[in-house]
Amino acid sequence: MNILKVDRLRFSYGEVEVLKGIDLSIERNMVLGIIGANGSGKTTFLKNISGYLTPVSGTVSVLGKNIRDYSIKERARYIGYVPQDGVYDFEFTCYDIVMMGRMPYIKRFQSETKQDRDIVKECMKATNTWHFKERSIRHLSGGERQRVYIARALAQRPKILLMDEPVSHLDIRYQIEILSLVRDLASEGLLVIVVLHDINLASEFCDEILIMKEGQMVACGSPAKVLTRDNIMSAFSVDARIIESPVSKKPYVIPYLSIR
Ligand SMILES: Nc1ncnc2c1ncn2[C@@H]1O[C@H](COP(=O)(O)OP(=O)(O)OP(=O)(O)O)[C@@H](O)[C@H]1O
Repeated sequence: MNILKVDRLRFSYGEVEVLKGIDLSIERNMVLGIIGANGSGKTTFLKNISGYLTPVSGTVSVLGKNIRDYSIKERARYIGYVPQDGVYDFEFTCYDIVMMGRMPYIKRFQSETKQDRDIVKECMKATNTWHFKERSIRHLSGGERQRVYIARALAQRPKILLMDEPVSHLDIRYQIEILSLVRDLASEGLLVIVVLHDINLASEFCDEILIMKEGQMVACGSPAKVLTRDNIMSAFSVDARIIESPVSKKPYVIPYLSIR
């Protein structure tokens, strides 16, 4: 059975069509990277998969059932979402933020159990945020906050984890640490869909890459298959040379810079 199936998905903000008929079937757990130019529709696509936005036409199915037929609580048990960094007005501690990830499992008028507390601790340790547990989310750097939000999504114990540019605020060590964690999660049985701006990080860490352009899919497949000069030109209007990374043997994209 497909873990995720997207069928002729179309979405518009008002009159402006942003997703123009996307098809995607995923049958195994993996890390799927989404790359594409600014405004190509990557975030909008993730929000349609999560059920936050409703398509104009077409469907998104998770484990054989239309996402719209799940209750909000059920959806949160299947899909975790790590948003782009935003503005935080509330004085929640990091521990409370991660505990929010357990809400889909806590019954009304009940408080969290030892199991919930154990899962929160485990997820905070995995993302190296446990030492922030008493700190306010507002008093963290963008990268530290991002790791707390990843911990919250993991605490949902989802089947699909959607991540929107999760490493854009992180220094290189944490980029590698978080993407390595993401790889481990995928091999332990999670489908991770991650929007990345860094094509070479996508090449390094993703099993497959989906390239978007103007609300459509340019290509989808292994990094070796889709990271071609033609596809990079088509999606980003940039010429590039593709070499093999001497370390990982994955494609390494070097954009041509016009040097004056
Ligand atoms: N809430 C909104 N209302 C109207 N238009 C929107 C809204 N959100 C996004 N858009 C528009 O939809 C298009 C796709 O936006 P989206 O954020 O999905 O692109 P993206 O590929 O994630 O971009 P980026 O790489 O810059 O994050 C853009 O033209 C954007 O201006």
